[in-house]
Order: sequence, then structure tokens, then C-alpha cells
Amino acid sequence: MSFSLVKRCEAPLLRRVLQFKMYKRKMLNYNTTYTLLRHRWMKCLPVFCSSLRTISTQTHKETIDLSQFPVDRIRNFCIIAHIDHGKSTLADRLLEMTGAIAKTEKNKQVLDKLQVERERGITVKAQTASLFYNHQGQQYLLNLIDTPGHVDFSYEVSRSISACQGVLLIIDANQGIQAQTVANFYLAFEAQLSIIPVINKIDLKNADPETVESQIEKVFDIPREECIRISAKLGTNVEQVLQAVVNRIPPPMAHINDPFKALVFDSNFDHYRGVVANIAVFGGRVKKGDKIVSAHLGKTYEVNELGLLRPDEHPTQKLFAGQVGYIIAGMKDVKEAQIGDTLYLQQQPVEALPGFKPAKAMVFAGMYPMDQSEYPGLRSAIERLTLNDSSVTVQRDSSLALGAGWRLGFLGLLHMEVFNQRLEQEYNASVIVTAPTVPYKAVLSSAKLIKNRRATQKNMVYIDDHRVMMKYLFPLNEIVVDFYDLLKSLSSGYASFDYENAGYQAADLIKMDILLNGQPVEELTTIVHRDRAYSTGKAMCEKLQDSIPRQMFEIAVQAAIGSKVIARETIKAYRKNVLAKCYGGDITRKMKLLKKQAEGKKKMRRIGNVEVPKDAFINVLKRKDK
Ligand SMILES: Nc1nc2c(ncn2[C@@H]2O[C@H](COP(=O)(O)OP(=O)(O)OP(=O)(O)O)[C@@H](O)[C@H]2O)c(=O)[nH]1
Repeated sequence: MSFSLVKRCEAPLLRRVLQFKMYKRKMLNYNTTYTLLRHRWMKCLPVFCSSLRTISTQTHKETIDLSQFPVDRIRNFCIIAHIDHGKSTLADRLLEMTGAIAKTEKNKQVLDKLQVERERGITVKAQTASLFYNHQGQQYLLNLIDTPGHVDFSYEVSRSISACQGVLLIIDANQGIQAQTVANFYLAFEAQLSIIPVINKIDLKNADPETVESQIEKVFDIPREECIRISAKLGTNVEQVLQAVVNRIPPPMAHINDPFKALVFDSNFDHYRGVVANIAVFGGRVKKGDKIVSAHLGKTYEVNELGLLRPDEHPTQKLFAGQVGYIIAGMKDVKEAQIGDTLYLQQQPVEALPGFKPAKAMVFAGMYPMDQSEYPGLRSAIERLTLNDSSVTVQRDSSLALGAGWRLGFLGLLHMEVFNQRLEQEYNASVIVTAPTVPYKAVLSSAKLIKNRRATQKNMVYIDDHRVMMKYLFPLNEIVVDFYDLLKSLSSGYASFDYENAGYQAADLIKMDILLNGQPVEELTTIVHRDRAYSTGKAMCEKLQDSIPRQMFEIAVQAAIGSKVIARETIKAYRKNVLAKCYGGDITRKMKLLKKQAEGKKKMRRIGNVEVPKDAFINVLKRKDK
């Protein structure tokens, strides 16, 4: 709904109702504020509902006739690249040039809609936008998917690729080919997509497109003549990119006369409308009111709304073979629109599409509500967010100290941080996150495996005179925490890094317990490399010594491997005399202070006979091992 529409409304109260509707959209994540507003405005709504209905019908009136786009005038492509090479900036220019958004200074990375993306300046979620492009007198429908560049979000790239026939492979004219350029190239190459190499940032002083073209020829075997040199920032040669999309990317292999068949390649949960699924139509057509079936659950739904993403939702009456759009069909439960699911018409069953390979979690962490009463709310927030980020694995877990929670699996540490941040920002949920760990495979036998594994070099390829690509075999826990930062700082930002799972290897790992007065604290048990056991145990004991308040008796904080204690700190006995400043004999004042002290103690957790504040667990769990 546009502001101009609001301005055109004569009746002031009706105008306020419309403003409220817009406000409501903005306020989706601010439930409390919204509830207050809703109460105030609900009183006005019945009076004006009939006028409102007329206006909303006008607003949702179909202005785009999608039937005029036969399959041969549709192009589905995604933009892939190493982090920061300019994908979202190029997407902005393409949106502007095709009229999807206005040309203004303010349009910066418009497809990065999430707050976390804006704050961190990176894309974490693939976004779709349908563009109309006039080429040699004919209108084309171009469906663009902007993807993230960081390795932790590569699952988004692989899913996006399944809805496309081609990719724009963006390479920074200054940095040249980087790790994710290679990884993303292979994702597109293996999916047999048309690859258009685009050398970006040619406006930079140190841009060297010649060298980058040589790299592209050498590493990807793509002739240099196929590269397009652009500046996404200034818009230089971006028109050539649009022409290449039309000329070099084939239309989708989909037939309008086949039964309707669509792949759910992304979905999210709308607080009011339920599941909004992004679909790629592989055959036939679907319209509002159709009865569709989810192949995953076999359940039938009625299509309430469908349309294009331009990049905001633009409802249409139908979606046709080869098109990409969204569909809302009254799915109220997050389990109902699984990513990778196939949708078909009730009266025309089809074979389900292969779906997606599940993502392989690399880093695991426990997630617990701050307070156990927040468990149900947090569960629903996690379910809804994992619908939007299906690469996260969730298992229920519980801990003596932190209560009921979950064990979540992520593709990397940044992925974990972003998920946590999205929980806070989009669902107003605050959580305790335990220290990240990596998966281990334990072979229970009497022998102990002693060989210490370090990185082993696998191969080394010179990309050009200045760049070398090296492959190593690393233990996962060596790279997952701070390896990336260290590599960046040692190489002054020049080195880039990508990794994939190479399977399990034997290693000299031991289980280390933390004891409080001889009682093991289950939540602090960790698996460490034998060489690091002493330093890690000592650091944890010191942290606990700082975090646990002195009590009436002495507390021994110990790190132990089996029965052998490897580190120890002592917390001296002490009783805080809350009555120390209480002169005279006012008994009510003394009682009040003692009651307050007792209440404070309730916030403590009891491990054996030791009272441990909840913060102490969090502090120790948040430690960064070196
Ligand atoms: N000088 C110059 N800077 C550019 C150009 N294109 C993008 N940038 C800048 O490069 C930075 C990264 O651009 P983005 O478009 O966010 O890159 P991205 O590849 O989408 O980043 P991720 O999605 O996080 O991987 C921003 O500061 C842009 O302003 C260009 O053509 N010239």
C-alpha cells in the first residue's frame, strides 16, 4: 500500500486506518507495541471495513499479466561471488535499471532486508526479485536471486542454484579469484548452469581486470572474451550484464501444459499469514483458490495468495511454468512448508522433485532460555527461524544448571552468531548460548589413540604470479574458532579461506571434567586435545574462581582428567555480613536485609553444596580457548 493511496483517501479516519495497516507491517517484530496499537485501532476498524475492502481490492488488483511471458522469455539466475565482491550492489543497479526500485542515493543493498544484514554489512539470506526487461522490443521476465558470499551461508547458494539456469559470477577487479569464488563456481558448474563471469569494481584505482581475466581463463577455463567488466557502484556496463542474461542464459525447461509442479526453495513464517513459501514453478500453472498438496506431508491446502517478489510481494492471479514467486496457502505450522518440498494440484498428482541435500552442521552449541518460563516462546521462535534457515539442525537437550534447551548445529561460527542475533532481533528472544564445539566420533575401546594430528598439506596450485591456492587437512576444531581471524590478520587481509568436511580422523582427545568441591559439573565438561588440557583447565578454573562468590566454606575448583586433577583454584570461605552497616537494633530492617540475601541465593544453582550464580556458567561457557 503506497503513501499516495493514503493521501488520496478523503475520510481522515479511514486514512488513519490505512496508516495503521502500514504501521502494522513495520511493527511485525515489535509485538508489544503492536498489541497496544491494535487495541486502540480495533475500535475504528469495523466502521470502516467496507471502504477498506474496496481499497484493498484495488491495491491488490493484478497489474501484471504473467501469461504474456512464455517460458522462452523467462530467465532465472543468481548472483554468486566471494564475500564483498559486490553482489548486492550489482543487484541494486539491476533493480534500478529495470524500474523495480527508484534510482536514489538511498538504495544501497536493498535486497539485504534483515536487520542483521544491515548491521553487519553482509548478506546472510538469499533474496529473490523479479524484473521486467525490454530487450530488442520484447519484454523479458528476469528472476534474480542475490546470494550470500560467506562460506557459512553456502547452503543458501546451493539452494538458490536449484531454481536457476544461470549465474553471474562476480569477481572483484582488485582482489581477483578468492576461495568462495572457486567454491561457488563449482556449485554452478556441477549444476550445469550457464556461468557469466563479471569483473566488478573496475572504477577502483588498483583494479586489474586484465590479470583477473587471466585468472578466470586459467582456473575456470572460461575464455576472457566472455568476461564483462563493470562497476556496479557507478553502473558502468551494467546494461551489458542484462543483455548477457537474456542472450547467454537458457530459459527454464518447463512446460505450461504439464501438470502443476513447484519446488519450495525458501520459506519464512509470517506472524499473521503463516508460511510464505518461495517457489520455482517447474510445470503447469497455479492460481488463487486452487487446491494444492504438499508432497512432503500429503496435506491439501487452498491457495490464498500468490505472486511475484519485486522484491516486495506483488500479488498476481496466477503463476506459470518457469516462473519464480511466492505462495501462501494457509500453512499455519512451520513443519508444513519444508524447504525442498514439492507442491502439486490435488487432482493432478506428480512425482516429487529430488529436493535438497541436507546441510551438514559443523559447529554445535547449546541454546537455553534465560528463564525456563520462556521455554515455549523460545521453542516457537527457533522453529520459525529454522524454517527460514533450514541449514540449522535442532535437537532437544537439557542441562542440570541451565534447564531444558536445545543443541543446535550450524555451518560455522558466524552462522551461529547471526542465528542468535536474528533470534533476538526478529523474535525478541534472549538466550544463553554455550561454547561452540565440533562433532567427535568416539570409539569405545580400551586402547587410547595417541597420534597427534596437525594440518597436512594436500596440494598447492599457483593461480597467477602472486596468488597460490593451498589445500590442507585440518582437525575441525583447529579452524572453527579463531582460525579465520588469525589468517586474515597474519596475511593483512589478503588470504581467504574455505573448508569442507573431510570425514573423521583419529586424534588424541580427552574428556576434561570441572569439579566443585569434588562434584563434577556436567555442563562444563569439555573435550580437549591432550596438549591443550592443562591451559584450558587452568583458564576455566580461574574464570570460575572469579565468578563464584565466596561462601561459608572453602570451595575447591578443579579441572580433572579421569581421576587426575590437572588444575586447581580455591575460593576462600566467607560470609557476606549484610547486617554490617546496620547499627542499632531495628529488627525489621535486619529482617529485610536477610530476606533480600536469601532471595539473591535463590538465583543461584546448587552444585553439591556449592551455590553457583547462573552468570558463572555463562561466563565460563563463553570463554575463548587459545
Ligand atoms: N568502488 C567500488 N565499490 C563497490 C563496487 N561494487 C560494490 N562495491 C562496494 O563493495 C562493498 C561490498 O559490496 P556488496 O554489494 O555488499 O558485496 P556482496 O558481495 O553483496 O557482499 P556479501 O553479500 O556480504 O558477500 C560495499 O562497500 C560496496 O559499496 C564497485 O563497482 N566499485
